[in-house]
Amino acid sequence: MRTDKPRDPVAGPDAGPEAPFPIRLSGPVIKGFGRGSKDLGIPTANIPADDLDNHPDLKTGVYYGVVALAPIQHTTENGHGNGNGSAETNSRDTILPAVLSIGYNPFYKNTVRSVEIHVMPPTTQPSPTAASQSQPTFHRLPDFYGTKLNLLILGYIWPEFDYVSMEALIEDIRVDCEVARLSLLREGYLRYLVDDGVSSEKVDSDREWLVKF
Ligand SMILES: Cc1cc2nc3c(=O)[nH]c(=O)nc-3n(C[C@H](O)[C@H](O)[C@H](O)COP(=O)(O)O)c2cc1C
Ligand SMILES: Nc1ncnc2c1ncn2[C@@H]1O[C@H](COP(=O)(O)OP(=O)(O)O)[C@@H](O)[C@H]1O
Ligand SMILES: [Mg+2]
Repeated sequence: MRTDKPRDPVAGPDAGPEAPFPIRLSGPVIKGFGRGSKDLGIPTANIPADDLDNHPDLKTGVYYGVVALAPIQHTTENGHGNGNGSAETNSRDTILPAVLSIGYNPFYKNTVRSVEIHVMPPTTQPSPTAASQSQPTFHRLPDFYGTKLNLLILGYIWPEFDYVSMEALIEDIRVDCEVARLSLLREGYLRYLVDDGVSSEKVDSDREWLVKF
């Protein structure tokens, strides 16, 4: 059960991700238990937990990182629409900040492990989950079930807990979003979101992997 421990504003070393991070996970967005949006007002894109087999030491808990979604393909019918019938793509390949949980959702006592990612707005926009907002809300995009999602986990925040109420769970996830955002705003992490032109080959190759579908 969660105690009233004060929260650290950031998680992980200031200089940037340390081993075992960054960790690459990817998969199509699948259906979860249908609770994220409906019960909590916090949509989470669930992906299969299969890739976790490559990381047997990764503990359950709350993490932050960056994600990219495969571009939407609009194939026009009968060659009409865009003049040549080929697939059009949008520009959804931007890298976005994310906060995620890996585990069994102790509040709901799941028996299978899930990987659930809440995609946050770009760090250049005001945070909808900031405590200063009179009515904090969680970021919502049009549904993207079935879309391939690439995730780079950059740091660990803390464990998953059971909670005395749903309100307490929601409030901690709100703070998780703020911890993730502030953690990612540090130079050693921001370079995964924005090309700073001076990063290492390793950071460049992780960014390239993120937007390759
Ligand atoms: C950042 C974050 C932190 C979470 N922390 C917890 C937690 O501590 N305990 C818990 O039971 N569930 C936690 N969850 C999971 C929520 O309970 C979960 O998103 C919800 O059950 C929705 O599941 P669904 O996608 O299967 O509908 C967390 C989710 C996120 C995105
Ligand atoms: N900000 C967001 N982060 C993650 N998923 C989002 C977001 N906005 C919309 N979605 C969509 O909401 C879907 C539903 O999430 P959720 O309510 O957790 O249902 P499920 O239990 O099926 O995962 C996600 O799969 C995704 O298509
Ligand atoms: Mg979900």
